[in-house]
Amino acid sequence: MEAYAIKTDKLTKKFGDFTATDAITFEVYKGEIFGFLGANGAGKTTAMRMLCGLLKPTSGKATVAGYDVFSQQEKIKQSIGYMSQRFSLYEDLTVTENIRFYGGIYGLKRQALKDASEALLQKLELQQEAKSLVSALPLGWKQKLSFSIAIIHNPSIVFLDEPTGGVDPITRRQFWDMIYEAADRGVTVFVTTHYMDEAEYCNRVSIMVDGKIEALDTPGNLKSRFSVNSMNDVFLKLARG
Ligand SMILES: Nc1ncnc2c1ncn2[C@@H]1O[C@H](COP(=O)(O)OP(=O)(O)OP(=O)(O)O)[C@@H](O)[C@H]1O
Repeated sequence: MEAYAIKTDKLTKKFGDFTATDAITFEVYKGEIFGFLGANGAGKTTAMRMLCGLLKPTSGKATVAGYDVFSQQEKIKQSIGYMSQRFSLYEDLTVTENIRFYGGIYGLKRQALKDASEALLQKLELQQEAKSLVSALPLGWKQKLSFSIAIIHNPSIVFLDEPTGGVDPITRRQFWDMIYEAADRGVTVFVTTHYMDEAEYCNRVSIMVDGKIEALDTPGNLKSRFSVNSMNDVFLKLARG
């Protein structure tokens, strides 16, 4: 059986003459928490959109959940969950309505959706808020809800694009407990973040600079390679030259 959830070979995206993602080659193991780091504009979102089947690459190769990013984009979309930076819950719908809406889009049938919805509310202890508008929830709760919805259809891979922006460290830590739980169940987690404490929580991280992957290893190995004590210092050495 294929050991990789994601495999790329010189994957490239050009916008006109500008190369946003420049021949990136890497693999992500099944069940791994893989951190995808880089400064603003390094090309992370572009790469992630190609891997999610949302943007056609210019050249190179990649498979996600065993499906080809050029020819099997619909299959990829059915196999993954995706949580964007501005997680796309509808503020003017209730918690339950959001769960039903996205569960429906992800293809859950009526009973499966009802069961998944109840389980989700119970797990997040949001039963009291089931009929509240999402706009009334604190940011941290919205993020947890958004993540739970992104995996409601049991995808094999979930893509998280800066999922914890703007919340306090305790809420971020709770969010990461949810990520670990998903990974323990075998879900592969592909996550971009600007928080270097979160990079330490990943099994392996890659660091992108100007469209290229400049380093890829475990946080421990990267720190020893650069003779520094934190991922923050690794990042500064690489991303800031
Ligand atoms: N549709 C587009 N047309 C032209 N240039 C684009 C397009 N999308 C992205 N870019 C450019 O590609 C580069 C990489 O952008 P991308 O959004 O992938 O970076 P990023 O690493 O995700 O940054 P951030 O951390 O700010 O989200 C940037 O210079 C951006 O301006």
